Order: sequence, then C-alpha cells, then structure tokens
Amino acid sequence: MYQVKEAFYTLQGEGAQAGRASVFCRFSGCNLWSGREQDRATARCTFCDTDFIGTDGHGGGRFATPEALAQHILAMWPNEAGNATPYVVFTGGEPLLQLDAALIVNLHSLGFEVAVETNGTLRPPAGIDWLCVSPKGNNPLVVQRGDELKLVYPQVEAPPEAFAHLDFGHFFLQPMDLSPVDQDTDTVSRTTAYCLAHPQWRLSLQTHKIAGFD
Ligand SMILES: C[S@@+](CC[C@H](N)C(=O)[O-])C[C@H]1O[C@@H](n2cnc3c(N)ncnc32)[C@H](O)[C@@H]1O
Ligand SMILES: Nc1nc2[nH]cc(C(=O)O)c2c(=O)[nH]1
Ligand code: SF4
Ligand SMILES: [Mg+2]
Repeated sequence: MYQVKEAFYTLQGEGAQAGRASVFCRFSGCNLWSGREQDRATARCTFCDTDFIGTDGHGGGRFATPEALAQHILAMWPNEAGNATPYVVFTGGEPLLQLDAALIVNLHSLGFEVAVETNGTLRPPAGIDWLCVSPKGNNPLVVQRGDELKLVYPQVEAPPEAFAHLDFGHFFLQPMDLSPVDQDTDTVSRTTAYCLAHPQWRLSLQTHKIAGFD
C-alpha cells in the first residue's frame, strides 16, 4: 500500500531540471521528522518546508498496487504533450521509504522518466532516471552518487566542503527558507557569496515559491 500526501502537475521548481513540466508525487511520512511542529526542534531534520502528514492533500490517497498509483500519475500528464518525455518526481516526506522497483517498472512501461528527491539516508531501488540527493545535518549519507547534489544552505553540521568530492553531475546550494512569507535576503546573499567563491557550486532558487505556481 502506497500512502500519498498529494500529487499534482507543475513545473520542477529546483535544481538542474528547473522549469520542466512534471507530475509531483509526494509520499507521506519521513524518517527524519514526524512532521509535527511540536517535534521539529528535536527532529533529525529541523528546517523542512513541507506538510507530508496523511493522505488528505490534492490528488493524495492510498494506492494498493503499483499499477493503480502509476495510472493515477499518468492521468495527470497532459494529453497534448507534444514530444516531451513524461516526467514524474517522487518526493515527500522521504520517498525512499515507499518507492520500489515495481512502481518504477510500471512508470517506465507507460513512458515516464522517474526522478527522486531524497535526503540520502536510505538505499534507492533500481531504475531511477534522475536522482537528487539533499543531505541533512549529520545524518549518515548512504547515497554518495547521483545526478545532482542539492544542499540546503547554510547547515552548520553539513558544510558544502563535506560533499564537494562526491560523485554527482551537478552541485547546487539552495538557500534555506525558514519564513512562511518571504525568503530571507541575507540567506540568499550568503548562498550567492559561497557560489561566487566556490564555482563548483551553482545557486538553486525555489522558483515555484518566487513565481507562485504551487
Ligand atoms: C521537502 S524535501 C522532500 C524530499 C527529501 N525528504 C529531502 O529532504 O530531500 C524536498 C526538497 O526541499 C528541500 N527543502 C526542505 N526544506 C527546505 C527549506 N526550508 N528551504 C529550502 N529547501 C528546503 C529539501 O532539501 C529537498 O531538496
Ligand atoms: N514546483 C515544485 N518543485 C519542487 N522541487 C522539489 C520540490 C519538493 O518539495 O520536493 C518541489 C515542490 O514542492 N514544488
Ligand atoms: S528529510 Fe526532507 S521531508 Fe524529511 S523533514 Fe527533512 S526536508 Fe522534510
Ligand atoms: Mg517543496
């Protein structure tokens, strides 16, 4: 049984695939935080910007089989998509608690490329086409290779220098957004300054928050 908080069609807002039309499938639950505000301060990840509790969001629900969830995702991809390759991004919560090879096989058979946003603490199943790893504090990083490493910045216990040698195709710093209203401009400035001084790293802004498309 897959538990999905929400699923929706939007543009990937972050990282190297920013701007790409995508079905987002947000699984419920995370191994680094309960999702309850009263537990945030003592959680293993304390800066999360996402509600991932339950299955009550838009397009959310419980899916008994990989076929059922794959069909739910396919139904969100537009019919008139031209030559664009169908693209699904699994996120959460922590998607690697639920994503399995059977679901990936089903999506491939429907023509999808499968992307994942993970905190890197769990082993990924086979078949993922685009793997984005986003380390969290001092939690052990099990996934040390992938397509992009997207580090939320700054994190005292996870400085960029600790990851710069790993086997990733792209290295991004994404300013930590702690405000319910506006991104803190000082955090963005510090992130920009780091990228200027260390050009291995590129700036990732959360463009969906800026443009307001989800
Ligand atoms: C909500 S997480 C879900 C996927 C997975 N659990 C993870 O942490 O990568 C999706 C993306 O948002 C990033 N993120 C979470 N909270 C953020 C914040 N307050 N500011 C900026 N990025 C944030 C994460 O680092 C990750 O790249
Ligand atoms: N548009 C959009 N792009 C995103 N990229 C990563 C997101 C996530 O929450 O994993 C996200 C999200 O929530 N919305
Ligand atoms: S690991 Fe990801 S989903 Fe879990 S609390 Fe941190 S940012 Fe949120
Ligand atoms: Mg998000």
